[in-house]
Amino acid sequence: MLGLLVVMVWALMERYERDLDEARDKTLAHGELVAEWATGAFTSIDNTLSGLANLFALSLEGGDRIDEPLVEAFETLVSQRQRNLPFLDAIGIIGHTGDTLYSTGSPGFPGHDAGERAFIRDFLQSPEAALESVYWDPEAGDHRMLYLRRMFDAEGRFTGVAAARLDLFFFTHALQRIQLGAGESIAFIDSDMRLIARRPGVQGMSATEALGMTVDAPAVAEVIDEPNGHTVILTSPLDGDRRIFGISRLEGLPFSVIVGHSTASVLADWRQKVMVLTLGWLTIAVLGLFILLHYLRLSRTEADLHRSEEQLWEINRSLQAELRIADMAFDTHLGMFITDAQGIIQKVNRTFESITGYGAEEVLGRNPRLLNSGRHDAAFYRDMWTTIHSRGSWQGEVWNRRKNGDTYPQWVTISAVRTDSGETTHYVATLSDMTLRRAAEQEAHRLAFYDPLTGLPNRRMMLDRADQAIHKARHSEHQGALMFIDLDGFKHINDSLGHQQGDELLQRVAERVAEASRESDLVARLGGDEFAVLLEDLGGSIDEASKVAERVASKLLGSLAEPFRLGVDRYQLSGSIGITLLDDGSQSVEDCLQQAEMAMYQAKQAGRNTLRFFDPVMQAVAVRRAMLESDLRQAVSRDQLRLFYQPQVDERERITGVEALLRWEHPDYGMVPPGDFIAVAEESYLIVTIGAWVLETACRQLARWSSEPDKAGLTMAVNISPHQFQQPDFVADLEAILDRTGARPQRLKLELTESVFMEEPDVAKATMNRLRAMGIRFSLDDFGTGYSSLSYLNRLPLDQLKIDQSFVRTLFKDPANRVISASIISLGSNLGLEVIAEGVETQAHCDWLAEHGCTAYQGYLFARPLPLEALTALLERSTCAAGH
Ligand SMILES: Nc1nc2c(ncn2[C@@H]2O[C@@H]3COP(=O)(O)O[C@H]4[C@@H](O)[C@H](n5cnc6c(=O)[nH]c(N)nc65)O[C@@H]4COP(=O)(O)O[C@H]3[C@H]2O)c(=O)[nH]1
Repeated sequence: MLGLLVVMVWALMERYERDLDEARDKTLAHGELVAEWATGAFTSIDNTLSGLANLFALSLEGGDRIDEPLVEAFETLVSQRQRNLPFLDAIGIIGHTGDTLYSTGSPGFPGHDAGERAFIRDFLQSPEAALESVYWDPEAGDHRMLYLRRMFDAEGRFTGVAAARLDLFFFTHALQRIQLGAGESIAFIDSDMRLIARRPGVQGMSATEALGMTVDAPAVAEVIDEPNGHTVILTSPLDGDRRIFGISRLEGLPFSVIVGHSTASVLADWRQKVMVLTLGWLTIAVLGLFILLHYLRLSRTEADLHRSEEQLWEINRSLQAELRIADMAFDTHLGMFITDAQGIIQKVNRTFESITGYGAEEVLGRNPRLLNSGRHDAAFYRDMWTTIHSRGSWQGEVWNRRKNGDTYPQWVTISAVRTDSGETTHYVATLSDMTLRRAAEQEAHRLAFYDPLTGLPNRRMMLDRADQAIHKARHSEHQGALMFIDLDGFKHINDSLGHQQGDELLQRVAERVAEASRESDLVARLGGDEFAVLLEDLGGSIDEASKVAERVASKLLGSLAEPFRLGVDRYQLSGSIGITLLDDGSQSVEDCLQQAEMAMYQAKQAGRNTLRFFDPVMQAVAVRRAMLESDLRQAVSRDQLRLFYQPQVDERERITGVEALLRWEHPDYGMVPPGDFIAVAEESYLIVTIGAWVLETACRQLARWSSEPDKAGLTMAVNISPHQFQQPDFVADLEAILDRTGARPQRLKLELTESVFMEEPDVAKATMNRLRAMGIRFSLDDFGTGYSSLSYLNRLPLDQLKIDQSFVRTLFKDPANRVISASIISLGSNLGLEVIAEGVETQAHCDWLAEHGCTAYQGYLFARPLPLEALTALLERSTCAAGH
């Protein structure tokens, strides 16, 4: 549009200039035409005057006398000329003296007034041939023009002046005959810018008034005397119109013709064009603008549309995403269903189907009531709906029924979907099947509070319950009791059987303990072979409570003493039970458990398979036991250990050797038997150091005896604890001891228990073989109390079986012991092993054993374990089979 405007402006400017140029040319041409006519008119006057002058000169008869006939002719000519030249107002002849010789005009013409006279006098003085002037004629009351021409005679002598007075209206009339277009003007002015004629007339003035007026137009005045035509554009001082004026000078005359073309009419076309073009441009501009606006609007709309489209797309995308999320959320591990406001199921998810067993098609359009299990009453559902209506949602546990009829607990949340105005449109319900959760909770609970092997409550649960019971006992009259049960000999069996069977045995034990207990009692497995039973509501008095507790414990002992069957094998077990009463509830649960445990130890010490009530004395024993351990740590370094020796005899009661038995000479407690500290030493692994000391001491003694002929054949049996035997350096250490002491390994007899072979039989066997290679002998101690597997007896480098003193001592009290003892003797003889019986206290024992083939004995019947001095004395007086 701007380009078009530039082109248009350029074209219009060009057109403007052209139109003006054309108008200039036209005004000039027009002016020149008029100037030509005017010049012609003046030429006629000049001709006329010169004709008259010549004729007049002829008419003068020498001097100033006028020849009449010529005067007639002259007058005829004058009147003829006046007829032909209507503007010729008057003609006069002035003699060279200045007198008027002839005049057709008013008297005195020419020169009757001062103006004329001055003009004529100036002319006479000047060299000009002709002269004209415009002046005001007061008589005529208008402007006149005086035209003067010199006259000469035939000889060329100046004869006078011919004068013609012109009526300037002539020009006005002449101009009136010229057709003027609109806005055109035409005027005559003289060289003094006096107006001689003008068409159209001057506004507000008569033609007479206008004549002779000076035109105030400096631009014109500047060029008026120029011989060539000029054009100027200015606003006419006469009528105020703006025109292009063409100024054409009349040749040889002091007049100019000024033709004016109003710029309005000259540029009318141009203006029209401007208008048309402007209109056109405006139209185009408006149209363009409209189109542009339209285009912009379209673009904007398009952009808006695009934006909207993008927004829509974005919304659509996020809606899709939301839908996907909603779908995913809907397809969650929670069962979900949506109902309308009337509670009719509209949608369910897959989890709903899997939880309830109903397919979507079976429930859509139905009421969730079909899930009701019947476990909740109407009030439950009423409360639920009241909450939903008031709070917008409800959650809680609901028992529902699956399609297959199973009822199950589930956690249900129901939320009302409401519009902004609060109108409920839907309900959304989520169901989470709590069956698995319950199971998981139960499992976690089971793991936390139950023993995985036996299924019995574990120590933690027992402590919890006991704690509650203690509180209860504190606030009620009813007593409670806690029983601590430890199986006798289980460790041995477990070691012999292997852990799997040991576990099975524990399960059986657990069943027995549970069966022997009352429904209301809590039976727990504390760990290992330890069980506990919590008894509550045992009555108001301690006596009564003790009785009931004792009855239950006795029943338990009886039950445990029954043989256990594992596959085809039978096993005999027993239990030691410690009981403590919760009496006034002042004790903590830990204290109670500790008391029961102590009581259990008391039971153990009382020979096992029995029960004991907690007694404060036990407490002291336990304290002593703890102190023992700490003292025992220093026993070796403080030289408090001693070796006693108990003789071993043959069938002729000759001493064949001794068993080294450890004693601890405690500064406070005196001589402490190994039964009191060996277990502590084993538990604390002090037995390894102590055992080494025993071996070294025994070997030294053995070496001493070897130099005494009557004792050189004595054997030295040394108890080796399993921990000690399993030390990796055991063989090397023993070898070093033998080297150091100089003892003969053939005289050394290591007493091992069966448990040594249980854990790693091959390693034990290899160790034994290495020792055997050195000449050391082996005796299997406590034989008969453990598993006594025959399979290893002939695979191991054993020399001797030792019947445990528990069988021997009670040989005549329990026939089973006799059977066992006899079996061992026969087994030994079958395997080529020597059998020694320990615990031989009476001659009857000895005889019975001898009768059954036993050839070696140890026991109080022959000697108690003795300090070296006593042993030496005994050896001195006894027959020593090992002598010589
Ligand atoms: N009632 C009665 N008892 C008899 C009779 N004859 C022997 N005894 C006792 O029976 C135990 C035999 O030792 P053990 O079976 O190896 O049993 C030993 C042994 O297992 C262990 N022990 C003793 N000394 C050591 C040792 O130096 N090292 C290791 N590791 N254990 C040892 O301590 C246990 C007990 O030793 P002690 O108290 O000395 O008890 C000894 C002995 O005094 C009898 O006729 N009647």
